[in-house]
Parts: sequence; structure tokens; C-alpha cells
Amino acid sequence: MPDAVKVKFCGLATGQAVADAVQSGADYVGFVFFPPSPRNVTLEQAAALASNVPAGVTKVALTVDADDSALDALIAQVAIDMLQLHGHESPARVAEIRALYGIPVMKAVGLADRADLDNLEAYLTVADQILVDAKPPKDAVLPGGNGLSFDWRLLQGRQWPCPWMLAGGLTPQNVSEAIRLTGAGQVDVSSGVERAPGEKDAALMSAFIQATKTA
Ligand SMILES: O=C(O)c1ccccc1NCC(=O)[C@H](O)[C@H](O)COP(=O)(O)O
Repeated sequence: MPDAVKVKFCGLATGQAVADAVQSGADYVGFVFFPPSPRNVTLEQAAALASNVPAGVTKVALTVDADDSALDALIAQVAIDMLQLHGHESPARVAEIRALYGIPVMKAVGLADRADLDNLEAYLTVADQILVDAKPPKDAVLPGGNGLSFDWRLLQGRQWPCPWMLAGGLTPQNVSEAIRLTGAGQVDVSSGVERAPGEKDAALMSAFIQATKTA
């Protein structure tokens, strides 16, 4: 029997959302540290949320072009298991962060067309995982979490030497097809399991997990 597809719910901002995500069977939970986001949490909020995540569920901190002092504070105050770098961090900066903090690093890479795959490949040897996301629109306020998909056929037949996760506009309705087309073994969702921007919905999270099982 093939391994179950792993699921990350990103942008959890309340204790209830964390409890619902865990209850539904999430493998990863993500906390967003980016003040313009409706999902932003402070270090104090994240520390409290993280303390209620059971062992076995990976706690991911999402940052955008964070400097060392911001990362120092984050690592010191919040018990996280993985960093997700969602800005314009270069391959060298990803390698530096990985060496500095000694926890796994996932680099988010936005795709819109084939040319973006070259950019992705530059991170394969420096990141522990790649988050393959939709490229944000040029005028977007958020570099991710926009509920937009990319053409999943871009990934057909691709194999990379490091683990990766599919993201971008996934929903309970389309995730099964996305997995089938791309062969993703892990998926990440934010907007698609929300009833309003930043508000996670227990029924949608549950439906999303169920849908991955039918892929
Ligand atoms: O979710 C945010 O608010 C966010 C803010 C800044 C950078 C990245 C952000 N989200 C990234 C994620 O990990 C999302 O889960 C991923 O982009 C997919 O989002 P969605 O298309 O909304 O499912």
C-alpha cells in the first residue's frame, strides 16, 4: 500500500485552529510570521500555540526574508521543528540559515512557467525540503497564501533528490486531482481550508485530509 500523502495546514493563528488541525490528522502545522498577513502571529502567540502541538506533528515557522536577529528571537522563543523560507532568500542564504540554526529548512519556490523550474533546482542541494507553490501576482501583498494554483502539468514526470510539498490554491475539491497529476507525496494548504481570510474551518480541514486519501 502506498504511503499516505502528508498534509500541512499553514497559517494557524488560534488554539482552536491548532486543535482542529491536529484532530483532523495534520502532519505539519504552520505559523506565519509576516505582519501584513491576516494569519500573522506574534512570537508570544506562536509559543503558546506550539506548546499545544503533540509530538509527531511538525511545527513549521514561516518567515519572509527574515534577518538573523529575527530568526534568533524566533528560535529562542518558539519551539519549532522546521523553518519555511517564503521570501527571496538566495541559495547561499538558505544554506547559511540551515547551518546557523540546525533545524530543517524548507524553501518555498513560486512557479508560473517552465523557466521557474531552473530557479527551483538551485535550492535542491541547500534545502531539506522544497515547497512548490504558485508564483504570487506582481502586485500581491502576500508572497504566498493567495489561494492561487499553477499549472500542475509543469511537474509531471519530474523527480527531485529532496522531499517536496505541493502548495497553491489547493482545496478539498481539487487536491485529489493535484496529487494524481503531480505525484506529490506532501501537500500544503492555507486559503482552501478557511471560511474567511485567516480563519481556519474544522470541517474544511477534515474534508481536505479525507480528499487526500482518495488520491
Ligand atoms: O499564508 C500567508 O499569509 C503567507 C504570508 C506570507 C508568505 C507566505 C504565506 N503563506 C504560504 C503558505 O505556506 C501557503 O500555505 C501556501 O502559499 C499556499 O497557500 P494557499 O494557496 O492559500 O493554499
